[in-house]
Amino acid sequence: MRRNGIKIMAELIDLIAPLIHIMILAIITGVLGFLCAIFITILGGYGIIDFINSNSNLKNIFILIFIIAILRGVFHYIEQLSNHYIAFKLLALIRDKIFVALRKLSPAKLEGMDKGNLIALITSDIELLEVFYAHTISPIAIGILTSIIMTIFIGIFNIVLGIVAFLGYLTVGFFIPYFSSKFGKKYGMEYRENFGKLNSYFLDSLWGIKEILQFGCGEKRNKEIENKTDDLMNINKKLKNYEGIISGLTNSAILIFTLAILIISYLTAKDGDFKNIIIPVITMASSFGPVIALSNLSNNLFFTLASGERVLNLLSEKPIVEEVYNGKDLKFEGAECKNIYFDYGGEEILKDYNLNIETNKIIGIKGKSGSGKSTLLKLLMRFWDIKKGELKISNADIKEINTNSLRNMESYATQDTSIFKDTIENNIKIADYNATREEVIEACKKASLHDFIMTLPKNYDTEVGELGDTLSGGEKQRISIARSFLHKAPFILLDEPTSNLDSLNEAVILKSIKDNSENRTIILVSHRESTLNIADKIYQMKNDRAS
Ligand SMILES: Nc1ncnc2c1ncn2[C@@H]1O[C@H](COP(=O)(O)OP(=O)(O)OP(=O)(O)O)[C@@H](O)[C@H]1O
Repeated sequence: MRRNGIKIMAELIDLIAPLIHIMILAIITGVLGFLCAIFITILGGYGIIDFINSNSNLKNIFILIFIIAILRGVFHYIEQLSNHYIAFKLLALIRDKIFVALRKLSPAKLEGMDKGNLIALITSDIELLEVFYAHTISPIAIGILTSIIMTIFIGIFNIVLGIVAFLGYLTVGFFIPYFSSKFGKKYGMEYRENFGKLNSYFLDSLWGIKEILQFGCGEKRNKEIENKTDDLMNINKKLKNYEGIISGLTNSAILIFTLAILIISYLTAKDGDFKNIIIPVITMASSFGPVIALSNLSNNLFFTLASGERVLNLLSEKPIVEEVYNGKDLKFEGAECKNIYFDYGGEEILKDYNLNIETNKIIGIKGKSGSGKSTLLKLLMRFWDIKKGELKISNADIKEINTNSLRNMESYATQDTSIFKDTIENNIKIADYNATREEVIEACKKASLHDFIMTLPKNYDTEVGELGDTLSGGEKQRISIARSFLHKAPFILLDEPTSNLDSLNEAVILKSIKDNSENRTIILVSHRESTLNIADKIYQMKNDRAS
């Protein structure tokens, strides 16, 4: 969904509500800080006039400037502190929201999502929002308030000067950034998206480095990375071009308006009073600071708004499968698929499919590759919802069962297990965080994993590399099976649990599965006859689609 800049800002500002009091403090101290900076120059002007007129106020003016200079520092410090406090608190909150959103979207919506882009979003996009919260919102309020105060101050000398000053602030702080951001936003979004794509491609290349080396396509991928970097550079060039134009326009506007004040005050100063000429000019020239901050802000705003939009888009993404909180908590008493239809958005995978899953049985499922065996397990886990028909667990529609209750009664081991960068013990304990070391060991013995773990340098406390890089396919698979044993769920879904195992390990695991099948219902998806041998019943996938 595309939003305009104002809508993005409004949605991002909405998140500040709990920290509004700190935002007000940041704005007040920001305005006071700028007023101090402006009045130091104005007092300097009064000092010069005083000097020319040989008055004796110079000492008092210097003392005042000194006090204001110190106050300027204090106010600026409080403003920055408050803004950054807000920014970092909100970034933590947004990260939290993103992880909640990702959890809700997974696994169905994340299956096809570009992971590199997602990583760019979680890391750099959220980080860029710091600019928005710490350096965008309060500067806007500070710019508006300071400009109003200075318009009144200049207006006291002469109403026409006040109007000209106001138009000057409006031009530099609003018109120029507003119109330029309209052009730049498109490139901002393009930059963020291309940045995400480059991340993706890089990540993909890292993950597939073995294949790239084996098939000698390193050169080609290098070229592609170069092309993507060039694309990014070209967009950046366009953005920098805009920045240059905005900066030039801003500086010209400041000079034109200051010159206008000089001419008008010269023409209108009563009795040619030097003070009425010099002070408005000094005030005008020294008071553009807050609005220049707004103008500079529009340069970063291209990126910030684009990042904000990407973050908001993810937060508002609707999950394919809604979690159930106010449904039924049930004990597992069998499952049934009745005239089920399912597709992933294209070709039909399951068509009028029926299966009765009796309790305390091992049910084998076989069928051609791509016939929908894994899909059936995903539907039973409610990772996806069926399109038509009835999918019942314990005689209740699966959509009426609380997601937590469903996850507790099911244990699912897939062909490609995720291994976390943690100890072997903690990797297995994700199935049950409260399990004791003894229970973990017992599960590992059943999964034919214990002997292997005992050969590792720190046994169960050995760290496994990122994505389980340091483990073989068979070892990862046995970790997945150990998790299933530890989970102690009554309904176990095993998707090709032995595909990476040698016949010795396969035999040990199958025996463990059989020995532990009492009071459990197990669905065993496999191509291997030797694995399916332990099943009480074997079903052939009805719609034998060949992939
Ligand atoms: N997330 C997805 N989005 C789109 N299509 C998908 C998705 N997951 C699987 N498919 C497609 O659905 C079909 C069935 O896949 P599934 O993994 O269920 O088959 P399978 O019988 O388990 O195959 P195999 O024995 O090779 O593991 C395949 O054609 C696959 O490409």
